[in-house]
Amino acid sequence: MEHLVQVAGIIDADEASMLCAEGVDWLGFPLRLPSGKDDISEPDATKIIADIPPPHAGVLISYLTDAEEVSAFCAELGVTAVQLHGDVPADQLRKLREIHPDLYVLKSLVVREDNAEELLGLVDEVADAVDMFITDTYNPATGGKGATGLLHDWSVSAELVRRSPKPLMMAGGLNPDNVADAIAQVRPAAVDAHTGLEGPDGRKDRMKVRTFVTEARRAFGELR
Ligand SMILES: O=C(O)c1ccccc1N[C@@H]1O[C@H](COP(=O)(O)O)[C@@H](O)[C@H]1O
Repeated sequence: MEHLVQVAGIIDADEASMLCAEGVDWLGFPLRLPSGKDDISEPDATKIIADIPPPHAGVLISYLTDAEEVSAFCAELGVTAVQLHGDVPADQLRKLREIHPDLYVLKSLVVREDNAEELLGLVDEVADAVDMFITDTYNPATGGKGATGLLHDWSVSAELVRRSPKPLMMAGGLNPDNVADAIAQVRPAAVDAHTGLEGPDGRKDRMKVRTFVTEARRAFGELR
């Protein structure tokens, strides 16, 4: 899985078709968020996911930590990939692999001011049980771990890319203006954005998405 572009926070079917038409590979659906305020209902997400034309694909984004629950929810939604954004114990990641071996698992690495060593340790500990890692940025003001719109220290992401035997998707504050620099500096296998692609109405802005995809593809193409 190399050089993928993901966009997270799908709101409805129109947004999903626009993202596919603009060349986004994976569409992220954050569901069962701890806030209880999902942007889309589970039945609506299930229908949209069923209608996504391959090779585009829907990805569940979740804070669930129990392997059985993750597996059952993915089956219910009809997704073949899940982004686990919470503190999932290593034994649950291994169990998920056992009970749902064909599920593609992305594990988040949420970058804070001072946790680079901890994240490098996590990569060593669970790389065998996941298919890809995804960086994100912690917001110390709100405690937010996802869709914070904040950048983090890219030297940490670059170190994680070098350390990980599995591909790494880069996320956290990416937008059309910085995605090419991020790819050149960090050399990730994939990129992902949410808030940096929204317009003032909170929906994905088609021109921002188009520029993001174009810039990402150009920068991936320039990696030697
Ligand atoms: O997209 C969301 O709403 C979301 C909710 C909860 C956890 C993760 C979420 N998405 C992830 O947020 C980052 C990127 O966000 P941004 O570009 O900084 O706004 C990425 O990992 C999304 O997959």
